[in-house]
Amino acid sequence: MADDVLSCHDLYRFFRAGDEETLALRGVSLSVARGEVVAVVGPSGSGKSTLLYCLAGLDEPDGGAVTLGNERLSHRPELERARIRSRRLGVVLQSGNLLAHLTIDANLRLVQTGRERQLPDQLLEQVGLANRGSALPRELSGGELARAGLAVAVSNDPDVLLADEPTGELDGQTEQLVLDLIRARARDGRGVLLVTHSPAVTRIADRVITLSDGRIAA
Ligand SMILES: Nc1ncnc2c1ncn2[C@@H]1O[C@H](COP(=O)(O)OP(=O)(O)OP(=O)(O)O)[C@@H](O)[C@H]1O
Repeated sequence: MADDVLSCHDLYRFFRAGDEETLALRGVSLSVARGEVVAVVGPSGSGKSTLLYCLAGLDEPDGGAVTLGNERLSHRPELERARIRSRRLGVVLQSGNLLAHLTIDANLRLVQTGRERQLPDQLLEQVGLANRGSALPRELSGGELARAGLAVAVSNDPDVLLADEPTGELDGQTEQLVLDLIRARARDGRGVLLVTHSPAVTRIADRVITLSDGRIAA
């Protein structure tokens, strides 16, 4: 559809480890429209992270295609994918998206290549981390790190926000702050796709997609 900011068609992803072959994605098609929050849920091992990595251009599907707006992301050299990602995508991974030797402010400035820049101070205030810009990632708690990661992911005002368990380590109040920020992205006409096990996160979604054994469950 014209209003889709992110879509994928018939995604397949195989992994081979020794004699063992895993079909992690078996023909997944989905789309996220402007203004929409989509949550992807499913049991452990159902393919959620594999899907997120393919949608983010951090992994290449073995079959099918990923499209961002009118631009194909998949089946391109890694450098081109990185360029498209920096323009159009914000990604929050469980493994973190901050460089360890840079302060939070420097991490924010590093990724700010877009025209619609927000000041690091404003971004940090939105995620409840005012005055922590001069801290190094190792000086933040797990919950603070998750919020700093979100600030970095949205700092370029991307069309699409992709997040793996965005509220994984947060207490109730901070979780609400993060969920409000995520909803606000959609209200501003961006698209959001979240991978989660949390009922609090699925409650803010407009649509919930369940993965089962690499497929979208009916
Ligand atoms: N790099 C890899 N090499 C081999 N197998 C992999 C690799 N990455 C994922 N897999 C396998 O692909 C399947 C899907 O894994 P994935 O991490 O996408 O599941 P998930 O739904 O995100 O699980 P969880 O909720 O536990 O994070 C699993 O069987 C997993 O073991």
